[in-house]
Amino acid sequence: MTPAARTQAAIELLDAVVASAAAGGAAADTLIARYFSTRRYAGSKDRRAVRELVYAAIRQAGPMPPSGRAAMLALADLDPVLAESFDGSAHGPVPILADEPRAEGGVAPSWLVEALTRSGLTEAQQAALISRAPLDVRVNSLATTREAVLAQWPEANPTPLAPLGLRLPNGTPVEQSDIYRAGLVEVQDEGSQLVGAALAAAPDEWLVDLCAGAGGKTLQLAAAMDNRGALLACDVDRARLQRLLPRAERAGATIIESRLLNPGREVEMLADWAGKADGVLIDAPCSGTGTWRRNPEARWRLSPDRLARLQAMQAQVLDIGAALVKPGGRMIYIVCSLLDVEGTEQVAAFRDRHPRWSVEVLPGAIGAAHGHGRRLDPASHGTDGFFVACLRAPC
Ligand SMILES: C[S@@+](CC[C@H](N)C(=O)[O-])C[C@H]1O[C@@H](n2cnc3c(N)ncnc32)[C@H](O)[C@@H]1O
Repeated sequence: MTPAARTQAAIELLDAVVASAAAGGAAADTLIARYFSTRRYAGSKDRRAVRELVYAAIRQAGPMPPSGRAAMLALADLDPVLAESFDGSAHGPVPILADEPRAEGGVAPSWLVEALTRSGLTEAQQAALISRAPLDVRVNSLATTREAVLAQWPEANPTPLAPLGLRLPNGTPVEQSDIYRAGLVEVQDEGSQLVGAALAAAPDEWLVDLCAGAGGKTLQLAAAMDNRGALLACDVDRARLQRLLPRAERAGATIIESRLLNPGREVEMLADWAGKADGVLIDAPCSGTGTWRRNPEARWRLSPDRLARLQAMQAQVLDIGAALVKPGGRMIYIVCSLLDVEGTEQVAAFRDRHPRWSVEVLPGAIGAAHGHGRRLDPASHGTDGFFVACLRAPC
């Protein structure tokens, strides 16, 4: 593909990304994969170059751009070589016209920037939310040690904060490696490893991962429990929960029971666990402001209404989880968001509803103290952004 054809492909893809974000459709990664599945003429260098252009344009546009072309024009304003590729050639975009609309820059739509600022994030911390994320894996301690994997994987380096983390060069095809196939590692951001460890899961405990999804943190808990005890993984999303089982098999995690919950009937479907769990992990559904590095177009998908719906779901899962915890047991509340309305304010509201519960101080290894918990952010810790808090049930 010529440089002009790559630019045109990026414009078409950006149009699809914008339409999909507006309609709540597929993510940019999926759209890019679909686009190239029908364009065999594009080689791996072309795909990589187009992908880079698409993501650079998404990062550059704070609010949702009016079109793919407007997004690419904003990028071309910063890059004269890219601007030259608007050359009107057969497969390229038409030349740039005077006064064509450009995508607006910035970190996010203004209402979100205001919410991030109210949540105590500096401009530098906000800007880092749309930087590029590293590629981290967690070593599966059921199968091996970090040292052993390091010896097999010369490109890997230990992550600075998480004791079982390894950082790999971006683009490393982890899932095609023998190390991954043998269940020695799982892809998991260093921050996710740190907040998952906040439950301090130990062998022979009874633990619940209430919002398990595809089980990223469930597998971490099973490893920390050394496959001893009981671990219940729940979710309301069948497709996500189904992905847990093959992952558990590959990792050799044998203590996991998965349970699909019907929304609205969670309490009755969990009646056999009521008041029995030593600990409950609530990795709540959230806006994902802390993971924009990986899904930068997610900031165009969020609206004040959607944020309000997520907050209601967070309060609901906290109350469902609380009913499972035994007297004196613990509950860890996690969101991959840096908005206080989803983090510390959610914990404060829980305390108002459950005044006999207390907030416990988490160990200093997890980010910085923030409100009722601790917070990790890309600028300060090099991880995805998370808020985590520990709640203790009355005895
Ligand atoms: C942040 S994701 C979980 C990610 C997962 N823990 C991991 O580490 O990969 C939040 C999950 O909460 C689930 N969820 C939403 N409402 C729920 C409910 N009422 N009960 C249980 N799970 C729920 C969503 O389906 C979603 O999979």
